[in-house]
Formats: sequence, C-alpha cells, structure tokens
Amino acid sequence: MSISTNSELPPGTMISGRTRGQQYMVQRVLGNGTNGTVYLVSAIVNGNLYALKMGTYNRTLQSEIKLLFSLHKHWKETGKNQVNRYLYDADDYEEDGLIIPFYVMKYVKGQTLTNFLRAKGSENLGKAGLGVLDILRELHEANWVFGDLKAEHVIITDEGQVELIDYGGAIQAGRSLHQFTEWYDRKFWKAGNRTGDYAYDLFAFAVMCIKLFNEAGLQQIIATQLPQIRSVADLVSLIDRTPGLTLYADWLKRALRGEFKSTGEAYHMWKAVGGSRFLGSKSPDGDPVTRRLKNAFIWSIIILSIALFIALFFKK
Ligand SMILES: Nc1ncnc2c1ncn2[C@@H]1O[C@H](COP(=O)(O)OP(=O)(O)OP(=O)(O)O)[C@@H](O)[C@H]1O
Repeated sequence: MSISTNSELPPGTMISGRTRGQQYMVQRVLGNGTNGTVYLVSAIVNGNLYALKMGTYNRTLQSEIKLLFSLHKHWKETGKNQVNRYLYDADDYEEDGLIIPFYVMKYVKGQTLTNFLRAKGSENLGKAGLGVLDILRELHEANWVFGDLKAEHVIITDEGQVELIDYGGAIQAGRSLHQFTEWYDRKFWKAGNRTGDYAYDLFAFAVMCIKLFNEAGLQQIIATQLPQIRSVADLVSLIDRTPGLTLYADWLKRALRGEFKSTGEAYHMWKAVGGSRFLGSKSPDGDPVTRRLKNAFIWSIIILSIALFIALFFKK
C-alpha cells in the first residue's frame, strides 16, 4: 500500500525512484493540486528540468499515473505528436519508511491563459484558443477527453506555444468524468451528463472563454439563479451581453449547445472567425518595429509636405 507525506520537500532534496532508478533534485514547489504537490526538479541523468508530481497525505496518485500511462502508450503506438509531451517517468520514492508515488512530466514554463491575455491583450484569444483546440482535436481523434479544461490548465510558453497541463482528469471517451470544475461542467448547466465525449471539452472551452471575458457576469448568474432553473440559455444571454465575445458568439453558442459534429469542425470554424489573430507581442498594427516604421513614414510625408509648401510659398 502507498502512504504519502503531507509536508513539502525543501529545495535540494534528492528523490530516487525505487524501481526505475532515476534521480531528481527538487528546485522548488510549482503548485499544489487536489492530488498532490508539483515540484520543479532537475533530472540527475541529463540535467533537464521537469515537473514532478507527488501524492499528499491520504491521497494517492496511482489512478492518475495509470491513466497517464495508457494515454502515453496510445500516443507512442500511434506516433502522435504528443508522445514525450507529457509523461517522462513514474515511480515511487521511500522516505522514513513511507512509500510515496510520483510521476515526472514535461515542465511547461510560461503564463496561464488568464495572465497571458491580461499581459498581451484579449485579442490574443484567437490564436491561443486555436492552439487549445488543436490539442483537443488530437486527443479526441484518439478517443480521449481532457475533462478538466479551464484557463489555469492552459499555459502559453515563452515561445508562444500553447500547452495543456494536468492530464489527471483525462479519460477515455465513454467513461465517467472523475475530475472536473463546477463552472465548466455541462451537467452543472443542465446541458448534458458527465460521460466523457468531445462535446464535453468544447462546452468547457466555451465557458472558459466566457469566464475570461466576463467573470463578473458568470458569478452573478451563479449567485442569483436558482440551481433548478440554471441553464445554457443563461450562458447564451451572457455571451450577447459581453462585447469582447462578439466575434466568437456563434461558435461559443454552438459549443454550448453541443452542435459541432466533431472537434475538427469546431477547430476550422474557430480558425475562420478569429484563429489567425496574433499571439505574443504583436498588436493589430503589427509588431512594434513595423509600427515604428509606419509612424516614421507618416512623419516623413508630413515634413516633406511642409517643406514643399514653404519652398513654393517663398518662390512666389
Ligand atoms: N507540467 C507542469 N509544468 C509547470 N507547472 C505545472 C505543471 N503541472 C502542474 N504545474 C503547476 O502546479 C500546480 C498544481 O498542479 P496540479 O495539476 O497538481 O493541480 P491543479 O490543476 O492546480 O489543481 P487540481 O488538480 O486540483 O485541479 C498548477 O497549478 C501549476 O501551477
């Protein structure tokens, strides 16, 4: 039986896998989730940084590890892009007679979608959303469902890549969801059940967009609407009252109503409405260098016109 520890490991702690023998040095804590603590670690074998998730007291990571193994196996067998994307190692570690399960995954360095849009501008939802839909499309085509999609699980890396973290909620299509967050859950909105299918993730994606642009409105519905009569209609009317979502309104309503035939269709429609909108430091006028060049050009036209005017005036 696995038992696990409750306290956080300090930087410098060495973690040695009992079965596979890999060793990791703790750098710092990255965060805490329901099932454990995530550490930034460096692998002794290659010096690379990884994120290592370790179980906390009275909880076990075993089912999460099992699930990730089968997802990883699938990616490997099908040669999908995601292989090596996530699971690097899984083992357990012994400390003072306690057996602590852990797994090691890719360290995703960047900003959460919420912070990214705050820093770079909400227009970036187009490209960022397309990145998320691309990952979901691949998962869904492989018959998996992400399950617990929310802005905190979407990371935009420093290179502008979109990544999902916390595959602990992923399930094979047709199974019951075991990890979800109320606001994003279609059953919470009486829009369907908790049996995993591609439409479940698309529903959560739509709520994620609404929350990003109008969290206060969402909070108000939840606080004032009786749970018995809470419905998708509340979300649809909130979309209509949220100017930042105008471009995506039709897409979002289709996702909420479960009207997409596939994630591929949802991906292409998103791409058509706003998926090519910039990601990173670019603004609607282009990047800062292009903008400066544009301004310089306008000023040189103005100065030239003034010079011409003066020259013509004094010639008379
Ligand atoms: N692969 C990763 N790379 C970088 N940081 C990560 C990674 N995985 C998790 N984290 C960080 O660790 C935190 C805890 O992650 P974890 O997946 O355990 O739980 P969570 O998603 O925050 O919560 P819950 O599991 O309760 O939904 C995350 O919020 C994130 O900041």
